[in-house]
Amino acid sequence: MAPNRRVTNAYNAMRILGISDDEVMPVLKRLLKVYGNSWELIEEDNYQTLIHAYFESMEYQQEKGKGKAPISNHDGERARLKLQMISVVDNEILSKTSKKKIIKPSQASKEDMKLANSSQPLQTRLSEVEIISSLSCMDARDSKKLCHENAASARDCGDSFDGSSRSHIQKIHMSSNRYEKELIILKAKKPKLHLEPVSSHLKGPCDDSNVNHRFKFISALYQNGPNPNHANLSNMVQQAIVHPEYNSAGPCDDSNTNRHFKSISSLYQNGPNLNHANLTNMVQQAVVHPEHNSRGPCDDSNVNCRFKSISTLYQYGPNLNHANLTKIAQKAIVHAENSSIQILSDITKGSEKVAISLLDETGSEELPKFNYIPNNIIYQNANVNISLARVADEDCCSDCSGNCLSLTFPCACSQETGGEFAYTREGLVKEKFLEACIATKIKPQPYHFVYCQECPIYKGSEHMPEECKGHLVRKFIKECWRKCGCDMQCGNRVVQRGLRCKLQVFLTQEGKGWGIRTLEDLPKGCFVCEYVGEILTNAELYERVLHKSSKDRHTYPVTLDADWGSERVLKDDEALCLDATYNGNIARFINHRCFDANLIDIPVEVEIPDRHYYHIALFTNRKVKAYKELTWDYGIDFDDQEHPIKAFQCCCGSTFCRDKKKKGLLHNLLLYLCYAMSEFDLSSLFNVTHA
Ligand SMILES: C[S@@+](CC[C@H](N)C(=O)[O-])C[C@H]1O[C@@H](n2cnc3c(N)ncnc32)[C@H](O)[C@@H]1O
Repeated sequence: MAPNRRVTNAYNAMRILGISDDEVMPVLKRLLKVYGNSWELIEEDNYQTLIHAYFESMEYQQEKGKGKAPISNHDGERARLKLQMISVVDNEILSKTSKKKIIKPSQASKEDMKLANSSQPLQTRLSEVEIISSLSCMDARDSKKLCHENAASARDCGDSFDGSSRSHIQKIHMSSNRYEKELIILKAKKPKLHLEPVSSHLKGPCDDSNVNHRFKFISALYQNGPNPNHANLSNMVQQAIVHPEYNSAGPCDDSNTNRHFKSISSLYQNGPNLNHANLTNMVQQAVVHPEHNSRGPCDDSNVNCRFKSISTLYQYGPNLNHANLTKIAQKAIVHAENSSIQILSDITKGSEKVAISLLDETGSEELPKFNYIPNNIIYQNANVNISLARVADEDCCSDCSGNCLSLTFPCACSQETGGEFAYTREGLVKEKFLEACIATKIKPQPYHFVYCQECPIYKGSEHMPEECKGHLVRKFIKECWRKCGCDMQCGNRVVQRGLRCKLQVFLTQEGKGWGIRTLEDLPKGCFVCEYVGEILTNAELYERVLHKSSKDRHTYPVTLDADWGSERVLKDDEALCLDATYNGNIARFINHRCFDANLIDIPVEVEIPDRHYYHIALFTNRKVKAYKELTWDYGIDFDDQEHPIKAFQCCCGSTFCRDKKKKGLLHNLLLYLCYAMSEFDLSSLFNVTHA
C-alpha cells in the first residue's frame, strides 16, 4: 500500500530536526486522535504543533520515568516560561522587517511577567495566551502601535499573526489528562509561532530582491554575564534564534542556491559539567538547519521546498538540568549573518530514516558530488544472484514468528554464529563476538589468513607479486531475511533495518577532507551504518581507477574478500568490491585510522548464503562520545607498492599509524616494538588510551 502522503510529509518535516519516523509516529497518532483526524491543524505552520507535541511527549516520558506527579505547581511555572518564550519568538518574527531590533525577555512587559508568575492553575490561565500575544505585538512594534485583540487588528501586527488564535482558544475543551492539556496550550499558542514567511509567502516570480526580502530574518546570540542562574540561562536559550539565511546574489539557480544556504551550525556537547562557559558555548553552537534541497527549476513550489526550514525553541521550565539544556541547544537554530559556513540539512535526500546534515564551518570546501544511495547497486558485471530459490530451508527460519531473539532455542539463522545470535536484545553486537572480530582485525594470527592461487587483487596489474599476500578469514553475522517467518522488528535484523544514529558530515581539520561524526553518545557494539556503494568486479574497478579524473577525490574501495579462501580460484565476476565514489551512502565519508579507529567492519550475510557478495556493516568497537569523529581501519598496507590502488598519505594522527613514509625514526621504532613484542596486547592499549 502506498504510504499516506500526509504522513510522509509530516515525517519529512520532522526528519529535518533529526527526529526519526519511529519517534514521530506515536505522537502523530495521538495528535490525530486529539484533533479528531484534522490534518490541517497539524500541518499548519510547518508542523509546529507536531514539533511541540513531540517535545512535550519526550518530556512527559522523562518525568513519568522519574515517577513525578503528573500535575504539580511546577507545571504552572513551566507554562509561564513557555508562554514567555513564545512571546519572544513572536517578537522576532513580527519584527523581521526591523532587522536590528532584538527583543530580550527582560524587555517583556511587566504585565506579561505578572500574568506569567500567576499561581493560578493551568486550566484557568488560557486567556494569558491571548494577552501575551498582544503584548508581544506591542514589543515588536516598539510599542508605537497598539494591537487589538480582535482578529481584524491582529492582522495589522504582521504576517505571522492572524485572528485564528482566538478561535483556537475558544474551541478548547478542558481535559483532565495533563498531556492533552499541554497539547491544548500549545495549540493555543501555535498561531503566534508560525514560520510562514519562510515557506508559504512565496508568490510571484522568483527574482532576487523578492526572495531576499522574503527570507531576511534576524538572529541573536546572547550572553548573560558570569552568573549561570536559571533566569540567565533561560534568557540565553530564549535568545538562540532561528534562521535560515538567505543571502541571494545572482540568479536563483542551483549552484547559487548552495551559496544561499550558508549558515552556521554546530552541535556541541560539554559533558556533565554544567558551568557558565559550557552553557554559553552550547547555546552559541546550537544548530541551524535550513533545508537545502536544490533540484530542478527554480519555480515557486521548488523554492518553497528549498527554504522549508523548521525551527523550534523549547523551554523546559524550572527543571533546567544539563540534559534539558543540551536538548534545547541541539534543537535551537542559530544563525550568524554573513557567516561563511555551509550546511545541508539532509544529504541522504530523505532516503534514510534519519536525516544527516553536512556542515562546513570554513565555507571553503566544494560540496561533495555523488549520488546518495541507501543500498548497494550492481554496476555492470558483478555476479550477484539474489533469489529466494537460492536460500535453502536450512539457511532460514520459516517456522519462526515475531522476534527470533526471544526463542528459548535459537533458530537456524544463529548457526553461522555458533548457535547463538550475534546481537543482544538491545540491538548491539554481543561483547564476545565483537572482541573476537576486533582481535582478528588488529592482531591477526597466521591462521587467520588464506592465500589464493591467483589473487584477483593483482590480476591484470602491472606488478604481479609472486604470491598472494593473504586475505583475512572473517567472522560473519547472518541476519534473518525474507524467507524467514519472523517480523521486520526481529532482533536478528539490525543491519537491514538501516541507519538509526544521528550523524553529521563535517570538514576535518587534518587534511583528510570530509569526515563523519556522531551527534550522540554511542554504546559499544552499536550499528552505525553499512558501507554502501556500487558493486564492481575488481577488473571494473581497475578500469575505473585508470580513467579517473585527477580532480576526483576517490573514496577508497572496499574489497569483498572475507571468504576468498574457501575457493581456490575465483571467477572474474565473483571477485567483487564496493566503490562509493560516485554512488554511495554516508559511509563514503568515514575516514581511515590505523589500528585504533572506533568502528569495526563486520561482514553480514543477508540475502544469499554464498560469500562472494555480502554487506559490510560498521559497528562501534568501544563507547564513542557525541561529536567524536567516526573512523575505521581500511586495512591498507601502506608499504605495498604493487597494489593497483595507490594508498593516500595517511593523516590519521594515530600513534600507531602504519604509513611510515612521512614518519620519523622514533615513530617507526615504536611501531616496530609494538609488533615485535609478542606478548604486547595492542587492543588493551588502545582501549585504555581511547575509551
Ligand atoms: C571513504 S573516503 C572518506 C571521505 C573523504 N575524506 C572525503 O572527503 O570524501 C576515503 C578518502 O578519504 C581520504 N582519507 C581517508 N582517511 C584518510 C587519512 N587517514 N589520511 C588522509 N586521507 C584520508 C582519502 O583521500 C581516501 O581516499
